[in-house]
Amino acid sequence: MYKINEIFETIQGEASYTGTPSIFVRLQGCPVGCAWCDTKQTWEVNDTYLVSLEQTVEKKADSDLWANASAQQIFELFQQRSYQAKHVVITGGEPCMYDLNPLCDMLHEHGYTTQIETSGTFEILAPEKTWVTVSPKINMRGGYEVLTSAMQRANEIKHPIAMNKHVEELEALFERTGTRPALVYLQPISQKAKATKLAIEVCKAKNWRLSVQVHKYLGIN
Ligand SMILES: C[S@@+](CC[C@H](N)C(=O)[O-])C[C@H]1O[C@@H](n2cnc3c(N)ncnc32)[C@H](O)[C@@H]1O
Ligand SMILES: Nc1nc2[nH]cc(C(=O)O)c2c(=O)[nH]1
Ligand code: SF4
Ligand SMILES: [Mg+2]
Repeated sequence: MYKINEIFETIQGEASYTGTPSIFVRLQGCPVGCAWCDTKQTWEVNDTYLVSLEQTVEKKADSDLWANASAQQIFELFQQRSYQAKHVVITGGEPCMYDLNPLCDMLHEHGYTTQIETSGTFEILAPEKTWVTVSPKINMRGGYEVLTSAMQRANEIKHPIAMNKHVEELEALFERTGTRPALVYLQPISQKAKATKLAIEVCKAKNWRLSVQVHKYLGIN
């Protein structure tokens, strides 16, 4: 069973798949605690907020209501909702708290491509063909070995930044883990003008890429 915070269809707004029609499956629970996290409603798994699956999909506003669902029930929901997108983004919360193999395998069998958004603080349990976006949470829980294997597995790195310190931390992480990912995205934290300016400058200097959370500029989910 997966704990579902919400399921909705939209346009992927971040990194390589930006612009791709996507079904988002947002899982409940994250112990990492990033101060600037934009999905704090997913942090706690509180039994008093357990509801039916129908009540968690297509929420009008962020909430910490969640529901249990199997891989099969998630797929059936896609059909009930007549979703057209063929790309599924599994995010959270921290999706790698769950074994994502059953969900991704089932989606692949039905012709979907899959992507996971993870902090690299838990072992990644997903098929080889799943696109893995690692947004490494430096100095957070999980430990060095887990983070190193996440960095090695990553198809792209997406790093939220607001200060030069965040860029230095990312460079230090590449050194420490012996990884040099080909696709590195800097994502300005909360669309702040200063953070965006910094990200643009650093991307130019290092030949990295900019990811600007397009959905937030558009006012969509
Ligand atoms: C909400 S997280 C969920 C997945 C996973 N826990 C993770 O951190 O990758 C999805 C993405 O949003 C990024 N993010 C969260 N809050 C943000 C903010 N205020 N500004 C920019 N990016 C943010 C995260 O770093 C991550 O890349
Ligand atoms: N449109 C859209 N794109 C996204 N890319 C990553 C998201 C996330 O919250 O993980 C996200 C999201 O919440 N909405
Ligand atoms: S790891 Fe992801 S979901 Fe968890 S607090 Fe950090 S940004 Fe938010
Ligand atoms: Mg988001």
